[in-house]
Amino acid sequence: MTVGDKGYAQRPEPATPTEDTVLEVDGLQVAFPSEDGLVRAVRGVSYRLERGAGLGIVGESGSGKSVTALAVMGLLPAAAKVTGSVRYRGSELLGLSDTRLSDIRGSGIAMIFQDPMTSLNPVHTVGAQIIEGLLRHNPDMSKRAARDRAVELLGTVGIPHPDRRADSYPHELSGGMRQRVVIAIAMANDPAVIIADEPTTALDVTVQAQVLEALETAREETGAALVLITHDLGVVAGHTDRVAVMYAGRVVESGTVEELFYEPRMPYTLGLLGSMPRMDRDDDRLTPIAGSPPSLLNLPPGCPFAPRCPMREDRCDRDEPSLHVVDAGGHRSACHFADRLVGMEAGAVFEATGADNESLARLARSDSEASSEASFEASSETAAEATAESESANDMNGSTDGTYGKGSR
Ligand SMILES: Nc1ncnc2c1ncn2[C@@H]1O[C@H](COP(=O)(O)OP(=O)(O)OP(=O)(O)O)[C@@H](O)[C@H]1O
Repeated sequence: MTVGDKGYAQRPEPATPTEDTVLEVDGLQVAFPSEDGLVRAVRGVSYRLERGAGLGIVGESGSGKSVTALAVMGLLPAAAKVTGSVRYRGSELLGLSDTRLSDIRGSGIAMIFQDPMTSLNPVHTVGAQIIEGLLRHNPDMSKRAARDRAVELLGTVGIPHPDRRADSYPHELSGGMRQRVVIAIAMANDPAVIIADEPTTALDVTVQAQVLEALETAREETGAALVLITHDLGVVAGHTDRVAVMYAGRVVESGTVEELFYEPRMPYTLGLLGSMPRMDRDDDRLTPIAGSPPSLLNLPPGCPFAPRCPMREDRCDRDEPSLHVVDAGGHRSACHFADRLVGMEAGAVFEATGADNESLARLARSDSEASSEASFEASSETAAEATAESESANDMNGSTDGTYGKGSR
């Protein structure tokens, strides 16, 4: 799959809500009290989704992706302190009763977790579980029609022999098939928004492709907006229109898929790009970002990425940059020096995240002497071999390899 396939990479976020806006998250903050103080897991996340739009939320482990999703769904533990605003079709969700929220979860907003068994009932057949969803939303539907539709939905998400599979229990299916059943159940509920939290992380690459295809089908057939949460930028390349990159509880860059891949304006995004497999380089070296994200307890002032950033200057240790618009299309970056990345060719950017860091180091020195050495260290590691379950031989075939290439633009 490549960036720009199916024309997805072209849809910027509208400046103001429209009649198609289904979800608005505004200044969302989540903190968890702990013995050592407040863990500030989400620090002011905002995004807006229109019907049918696809937003990828990307970041390393612990950056606040899941907590943001759980806050939207009203699924956080009672001790969590949640502020800001989450509006579904214009109505505020924060503070709603559990009953009302549960209604919205059942219909308006569907959530797909990494482990499909979180959502499936082990003692009912998968067909029965889809039928239940259908009848809940279509009380006048006959049982026969519901069964036919359930089988059709299983076929739509790529389950082979759907008529037979409808009578299977979840434990009789592979992990990839179970995840596709969860997607079929989400489709039966006809949601306006599907939030998928690392839906393919536990699956091998071929099976990942099948599940992503099924999600795409669900998005196309229901017109739902999709929030795809992943630590893997490659996954969002072919499956969303926009991307929000999260770091230390905040969005640090957002824009269309093309903007993020070809005109990144935040060194952290460059680091993520450098640490994924690419089709535009001859070797298969990956360049992991040196260091690790900061603790969310007592975050020091300044940019939380500064200790790992090759462009760090004194100012970065003092002021945390706001997420500001860096070009007319709504592309945003939370880097004081976002402008220094303007006009860099993708190749140069990628080089910058490569072995010697010369390009980024030069950028950092363009106004003054660099205050620290570049920290994207080289590595000769190759992409980890995907391991996991093996899908049944007659299962649907996928083709996404999770890489992207400049030539697709
Ligand atoms: N119930 C909780 N109580 C206290 N801290 C929590 C709780 N849930 C999450 N956190 C903390 O919030 C921060 C953000 O976690 P979150 O799960 O959103 O990260 P993530 O980006 O989704 O990472 P991953 O990909 O590993 O799931 C982490 O520091 C995590 O330890």
